[in-house]
Amino acid sequence: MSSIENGEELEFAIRAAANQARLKAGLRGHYDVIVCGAGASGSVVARRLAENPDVQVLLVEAGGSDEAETVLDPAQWPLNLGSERDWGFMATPNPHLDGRALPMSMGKGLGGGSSINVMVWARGHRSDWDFYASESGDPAWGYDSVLDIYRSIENWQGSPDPAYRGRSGPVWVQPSRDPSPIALAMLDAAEEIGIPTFDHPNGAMMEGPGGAALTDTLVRDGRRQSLFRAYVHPWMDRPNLTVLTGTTVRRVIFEGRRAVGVEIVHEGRISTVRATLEVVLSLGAIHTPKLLMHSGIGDREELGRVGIPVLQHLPGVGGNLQDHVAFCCIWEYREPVAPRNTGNEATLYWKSRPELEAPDLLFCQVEFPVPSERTAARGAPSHGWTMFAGLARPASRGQLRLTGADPASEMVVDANMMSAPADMESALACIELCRELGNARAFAPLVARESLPGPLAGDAMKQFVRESAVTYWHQSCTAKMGRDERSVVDASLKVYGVEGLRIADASIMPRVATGNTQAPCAVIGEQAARIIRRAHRI
Ligand SMILES: Cc1cc2nc3c(=O)[nH]c(=O)nc-3n(C[C@H](O)[C@H](O)[C@H](O)COP(=O)(O)OP(=O)(O)OC[C@H]3O[C@@H](n4cnc5c(N)ncnc54)[C@H](O)[C@@H]3O)c2cc1C
Repeated sequence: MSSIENGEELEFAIRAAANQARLKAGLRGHYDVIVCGAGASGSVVARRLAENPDVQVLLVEAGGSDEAETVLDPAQWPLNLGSERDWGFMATPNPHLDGRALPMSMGKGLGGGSSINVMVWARGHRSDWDFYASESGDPAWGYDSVLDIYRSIENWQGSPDPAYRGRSGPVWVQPSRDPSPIALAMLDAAEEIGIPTFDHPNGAMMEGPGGAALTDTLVRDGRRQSLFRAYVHPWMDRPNLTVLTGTTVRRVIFEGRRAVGVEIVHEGRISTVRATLEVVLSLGAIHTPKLLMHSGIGDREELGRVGIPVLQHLPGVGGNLQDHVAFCCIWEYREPVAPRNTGNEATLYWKSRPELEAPDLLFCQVEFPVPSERTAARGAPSHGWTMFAGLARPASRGQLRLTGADPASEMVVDANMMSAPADMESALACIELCRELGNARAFAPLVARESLPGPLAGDAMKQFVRESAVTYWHQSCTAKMGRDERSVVDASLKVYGVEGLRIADASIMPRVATGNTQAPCAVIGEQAARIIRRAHRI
């Protein structure tokens, strides 16, 4: 970066900090729209609404700033796990995983998940979006419409492909630069076993049976470009966008059936802020349903169990919890190969059975060993690479439950992974494909041996599945969009049965998207902002 750019950036940082300090000092009692949660989707909603200078937007975030090397240096992402930037959810012990309780990290702080994640940009499959359109009954959620949104939000840095990729949007997307030889070996291995490779993973590859490509990442000039950085950061000097960190939303306040504001904990005190137009929940797939329930919206029996008065019976709140489960297969290097960029530079999608309409397996290569706490004991190497071999279309569904009426109480996260028998069949196919890939000739110059799982058969491989399973951190679908009795929001993301309340985050996915989830969350944010602007002519 030139010294002029450096100087401009410094000047902007000073101006933005002064503006935000002034806005916080003069915190208003009401805003036009209150966006709760500055994560992947909330950042998009807040920025798009604040583009209208006449609209006063309050963006409330429980966590803190994203100014930290562990956030901004792409290689340091693993250091955020278990830190103060992680909500640190734990799933309940799972009998389908041999009693293991999995950590379920989610981002806490500006950018939410997009500030601690692995920076992969993956759009989802054509069939995901067409499914969302059919579930919601609105073609605006269909693939063709969403493709336009993706083109408009990307600032794509790879070879031009105007049918799929845009170049003038806020989200800087680049292919992995100067990738590790192990990532290139993965593409060669894919071709060797008959899986096609693509110039990039976010176009034709996600319209058919799948394929392999170098990963697209949200990294610019060697720094993480979270969705907060892409959308809100450049707007921090605007007088109509207040970004309030260290502030926890406790519940939505209603007058009758209309959401009129939120109750927050700010500087240790409980207070309320009113919204003249709308409240938007973007707290992620665990805290959005939690907040709904603490505000009286949820399953009548579940609320009654802990003594929360029911405002609106919606039995689907907190149900339908989905996530991608991954099984970590590991190969030992002949000679250590240092990870490059984000340490995850190649990706692959494929089908476990030829008759499927879309890929149901998702593979991300990680350039260091990542055993589970159980499989580490089986002998993971000190130098090696891992395939995060995962189920892109899991059949299992989890459930969130309340532990008390107090908004400060924690949720029970019953992730229930691998409970559906079909998932074990897919997992075995997934690991088989993973081993075929990892043991292909293309890896031979770099790899000494397969460390995990090795050639296990029958029950032994099923036990490996149970011991190696981890989350891909794609928690979603707990306040799904749709039209059945388990749906929580309609096609316009409005919560059923009340007014003035919408949800914009991973909770609304009717089914988890086929790939990594932050790009779909950006689209959900864009859709929400468009809908709100249209609804209020703002
Ligand atoms: C370790 C990790 C790695 C991942 N890797 C990838 C990847 O490489 N690519 C990818 O596409 N996806 C990845 N994901 C998933 C992706 O980041 C998430 O799907 C995405 O961030 C979800 O967006 P969201 O808007 O639903 O919620 P979030 O981004 O989680 O945002 C929710 C926000 O709300 C805030 N909040 C919650 N409760 C409250 C409250 N009561 N009051 C105020 N604020 C609150 C949170 O602090 C957070 O900032 C990863 C996630 C993790 C955790």
